Amino acid sequence: MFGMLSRIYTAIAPPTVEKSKDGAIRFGILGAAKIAPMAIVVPAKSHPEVVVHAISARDRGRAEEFAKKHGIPVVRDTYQEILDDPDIDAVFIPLPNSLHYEWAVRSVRAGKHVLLEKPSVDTAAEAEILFGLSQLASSQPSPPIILEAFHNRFHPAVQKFLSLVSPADVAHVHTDSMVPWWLTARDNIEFNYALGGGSMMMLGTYNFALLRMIFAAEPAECVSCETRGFGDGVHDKCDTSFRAQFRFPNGGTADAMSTMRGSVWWKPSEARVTHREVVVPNDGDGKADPLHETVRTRVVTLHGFVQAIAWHRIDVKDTFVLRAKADGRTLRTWTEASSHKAYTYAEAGPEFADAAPGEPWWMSYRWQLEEFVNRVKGRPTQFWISGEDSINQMRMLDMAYEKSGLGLRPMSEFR
Ligand SMILES: NC(=O)C1=CN([C@@H]2O[C@H](COP(=O)(O)OP(=O)(O)OC[C@H]3O[C@@H](n4cnc5c(N)ncnc54)[C@H](OP(=O)(O)O)[C@@H]3O)[C@@H](O)[C@H]2O)C=CC1
Ligand SMILES: O=C1OC[C@@H](O)[C@H](O)[C@H]1O
Repeated sequence: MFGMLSRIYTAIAPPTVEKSKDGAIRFGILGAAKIAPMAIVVPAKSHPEVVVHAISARDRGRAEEFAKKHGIPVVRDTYQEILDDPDIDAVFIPLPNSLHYEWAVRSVRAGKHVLLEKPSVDTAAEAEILFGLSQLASSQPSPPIILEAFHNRFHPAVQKFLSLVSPADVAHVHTDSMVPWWLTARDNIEFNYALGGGSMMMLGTYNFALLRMIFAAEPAECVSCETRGFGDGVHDKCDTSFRAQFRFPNGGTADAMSTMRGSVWWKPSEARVTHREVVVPNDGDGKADPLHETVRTRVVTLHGFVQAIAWHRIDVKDTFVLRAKADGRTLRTWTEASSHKAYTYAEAGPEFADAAPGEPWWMSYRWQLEEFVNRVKGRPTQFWISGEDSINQMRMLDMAYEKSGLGLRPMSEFR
């Protein structure tokens, strides 16, 4: 318990490091959003190559207040002024989802690197345009870097979990995530259709991304999608919770459920992967055994796939059956169970030796920033989310919204 509290405390109030004199990337933030401190301001404190240089908000007073509280030296009157500022190298975009497209396109056109909040945009059609912008092409002299800020995908716990999964053999996956009701007011951007709201957009997108990584494939079909809303005649196109089922190309199935109006206590998100039976080498002396075979069914569960820093656990349960090849008779069954945690890549295991050393108190946002900076600096990255990945992610969201009957989120009119 003390370890957990100390880790969370240091994550929120990390040691501040000295900044690189000439090599630091100067960030501007578009909007004094609630997520901005956790996603960029705090992680930047412990990164020697990141400086949060400027902020703008629709209301200057709000931006000034934010700047004062977080020690940001420059306040601009508009988002565009941040893009026009030659002192800014990169922008963080924590705007409502419906504004991601416009401001990401404007930022890329202005030559800025972009850390773009999830979901990247409102629809797959927007994602195709954004990530296909000619300015991003690798043939350009120094194309800007753009990353959908799927922070949890950079955390060692998620990567460790994936290393225990065999995508081709996945038979079924269950995922759930929740936010307690007292964290989300009815008039928040989460439930505003015009602003790209909905529980699948805001929270379910984590479940969907994990499913895509677990199967290492795109879903073939959204089989069903049931949603719930306030039912007040105002927020009717926004889901407050959902349950969707998908079918993947290997024949495996998956369900995803989230609620943004959950019970009072936080329940860590959960992903439970059930594999098909696979033949494994026989137990014992390793000699070939013509008469028997051993099969294994593996269930891997990750508790805490959204916010692994707070707490997570990876459970592996292998059920083995030794049977006679001649008639399939079961001769023996046994199980082996283990639990793992990975707050750093060193803890995740030797297969992650090339990943950044990091610190156990690094939040997923800090792991994400590490790789973002590596990309901007032209250094190799261990983990990344390509534009194509973000497009496919939006296709999955579109698929589910269409199946639900709520329809796609609105397209931006910006061109
Ligand atoms: N990575 C994560 O863990 C999380 C990510 N998110 C994502 O971050 C983004 C922002 O979420 P969150 O911080 O919760 O939201 P907020 O409502 O706190 O912030 C949104 C910001 O958008 C600006 N804005 C511009 N136009 C509008 C408008 N028409 N209506 C409302 N706001 C407007 C506001 O900036 P201004 O200051 O200029 O008024 C506001 O600060 C979303 O894309 C969301 O999915 C959200 C929570 C967690
Ligand atoms: O990214 C997110 O994670 C946690 C939720 O509270 C939030 O609304 C969502 O956007």
